Amino acid sequence: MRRPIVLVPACVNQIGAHPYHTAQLKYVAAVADGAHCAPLIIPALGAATDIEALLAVADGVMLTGSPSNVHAGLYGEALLDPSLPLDPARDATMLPLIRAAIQRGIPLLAICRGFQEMNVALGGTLHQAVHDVEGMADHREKKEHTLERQYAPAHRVLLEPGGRLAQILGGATGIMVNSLHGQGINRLAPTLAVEARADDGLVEAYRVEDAIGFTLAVQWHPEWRLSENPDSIKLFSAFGEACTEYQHHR
Ligand SMILES: N[C@@H](CCC(=O)NCCCC(=O)O)C(=O)O
Repeated sequence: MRRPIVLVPACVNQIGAHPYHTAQLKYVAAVADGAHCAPLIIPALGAATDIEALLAVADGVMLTGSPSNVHAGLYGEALLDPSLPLDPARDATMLPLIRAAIQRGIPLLAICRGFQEMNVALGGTLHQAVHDVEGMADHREKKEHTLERQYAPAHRVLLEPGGRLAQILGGATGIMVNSLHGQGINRLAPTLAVEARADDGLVEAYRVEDAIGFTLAVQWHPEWRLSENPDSIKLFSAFGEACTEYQHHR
């Protein structure tokens, strides 16, 4: 039996004189080693994407983090800081693909930017600068720190009792997570249910309520040093099992 195929979005990044489609190694490796699936990187072709062709081979979708932000125009706001990176090609590719994947019941795991873009795809909005919102903590990493420190556990999240995530994590009530984001959920999309919150109230994890398939989105980075974190291993294993299940019953 072949491994389940998991789509992983590419970002558009300028390298030297040319734009490239890129996917960060740690996400691709987490699909292979944590979920035991076959990662398939999909280009950010925007409106030229053949969503049906991609979903016809997909047993899962994993939405990655990225330094780029979802364009605020997609949730009806003006850009507060136009100097921050954007990726309109990824937005145009992934927002429709997310909606189509959920409709088909294809298992979906979303991380950081992916968590934010899924909320926008389903009608939610974002805080463009969480740290500037009254009462909210600063969820950004310190750029001057080593990567090791940037991705180290930074704050606690409290899990929704009886939720999908709490269940995957063996009934845990709270876990420590890393934190590397300037944006965050403002208004949660109507079809989403909160799975975890930070102490300042920011939504840190959600699922699609009444989804046919597995859906889980987290604001933190479980793909970082996956094999050293028992919570991340459980999360990726649960996603991989859902992809295997989908593959068997597709
Ligand atoms: N740009 C958004 C999303 C943040 C995000 O995904 N950061 C991860 C970047 C590096 C990585 O992939 O590990 C925001 O700032 O909120």
